[in-house]
Amino acid sequence: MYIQKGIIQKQIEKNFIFDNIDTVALAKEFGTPLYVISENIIRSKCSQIRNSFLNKYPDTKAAYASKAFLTLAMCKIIESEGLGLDVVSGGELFTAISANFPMGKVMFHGNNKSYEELKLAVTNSIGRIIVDNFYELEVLQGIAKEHNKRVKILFRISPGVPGKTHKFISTGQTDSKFGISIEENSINLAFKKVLASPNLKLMGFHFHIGSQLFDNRSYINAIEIVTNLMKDLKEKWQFTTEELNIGGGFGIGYSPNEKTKPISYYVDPIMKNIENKCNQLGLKRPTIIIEPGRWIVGEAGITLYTIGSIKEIPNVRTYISVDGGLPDNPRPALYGAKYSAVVANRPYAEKVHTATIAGKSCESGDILIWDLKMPHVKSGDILAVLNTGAYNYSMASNYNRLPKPGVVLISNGKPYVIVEREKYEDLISKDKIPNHLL
Ligand SMILES: Cc1ncc(COP(=O)(O)O)c(C=O)c1O
Ligand SMILES: N[C@@H](CCCC[NH3+])C(=O)O
Repeated sequence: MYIQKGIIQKQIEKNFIFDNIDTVALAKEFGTPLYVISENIIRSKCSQIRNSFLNKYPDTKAAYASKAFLTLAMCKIIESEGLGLDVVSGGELFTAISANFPMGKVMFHGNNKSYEELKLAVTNSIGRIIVDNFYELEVLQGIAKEHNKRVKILFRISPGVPGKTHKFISTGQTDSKFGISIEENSINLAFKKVLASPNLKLMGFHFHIGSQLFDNRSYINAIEIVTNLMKDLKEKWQFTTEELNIGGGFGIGYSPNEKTKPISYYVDPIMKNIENKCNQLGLKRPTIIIEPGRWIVGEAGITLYTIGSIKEIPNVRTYISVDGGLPDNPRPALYGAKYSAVVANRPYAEKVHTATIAGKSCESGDILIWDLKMPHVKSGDILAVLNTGAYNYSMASNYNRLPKPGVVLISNGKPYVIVEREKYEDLISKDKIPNHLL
């Protein structure tokens, strides 16, 4: 989401308007830092998934990868849009259960699910468990037996296809902690084990190549490999793959020169290749599942900050510090992620210099944006960092004992608090002082 001069010029002459709301008024009413999420943008993304994927191709499913951004309200939006939910922890699962999300539409991922997490999933009759490894297979069989259930599972496999993305968010390569290796011995062992697990029903496979992918080639390479595997397994074990989950990872534009691609850019060639390969190999085309996170929610969010100190080092750099930073958005520090921003109380002021937006935590690496073209700003101005909807709130920490910002959902032009801002009291609410220190 980028502001363009000319569009709704009248409204935006003064302040930056996000989803029909004056962001400066939001900052005043709810304080900063503040996550702002547009229900409208999330719903429009879900509708694009319906139109360009679910309604276009029969026998397909889509689940939202909730690790990108999850709250009770988000569960309700996703449920009403008809999508499923992908969770990766007991905490995400508990959120879905608490929101009464239809459990049959929940898929559980993770490379080291605990006994308790798996039990929570089994006793709540979760739709699918994506089994990542042999240890999990054994634990899950035990739990399913204990509860007298037959649990539907997919095997997560690592297809040996690296994602063209930051090293930390590439997952499809052979050297990965995720998934069962695709080499023959591992797959054979997995089949032997699952066939000896009467309480588990293998439905098919899952792979996830990586996140923030702009190239559809890696999906196609993985499909080539996985359909060949499906053929081998059909011959060797008479196994029919009913479901193939090709993960998420569809990229979004974070800066004006990086455009978000439509969902069709990914799913059209993916579907074409799967259909062709299945025809070629004499296989039934399985149900195809996608699970995007960032693509649904990334552009739906902005973060509002108040500018505080401004430090000019002549001939070196100007640091403009804001009242949040690494604890509410660790992505620039973790992945070198690049964001863009706008001065919300003067969005069209002429950009006259270059400055660096620094966070307030006690780390030199806490820089939200390096070398941003800026108008002159003063302390008290409001800065809106754009496209922060994915992996910001969900990755936030209390580093330096900074309370986490609240989340405001914009719905039909009105703001609703969906997560309250933390207070100092929240920070010490779990602390205990042993008697000898009192
Ligand atoms: C298994 C799995 N599915 C889906 C996703 C969602 O990724 P993204 O938000 O890039 O769509 C991830 C995260 O990378 C993942 O690990
Ligand atoms: N947390 C990552 C993406 C998710 C990776 C999960 N496999 C990011 O902020 O880009």
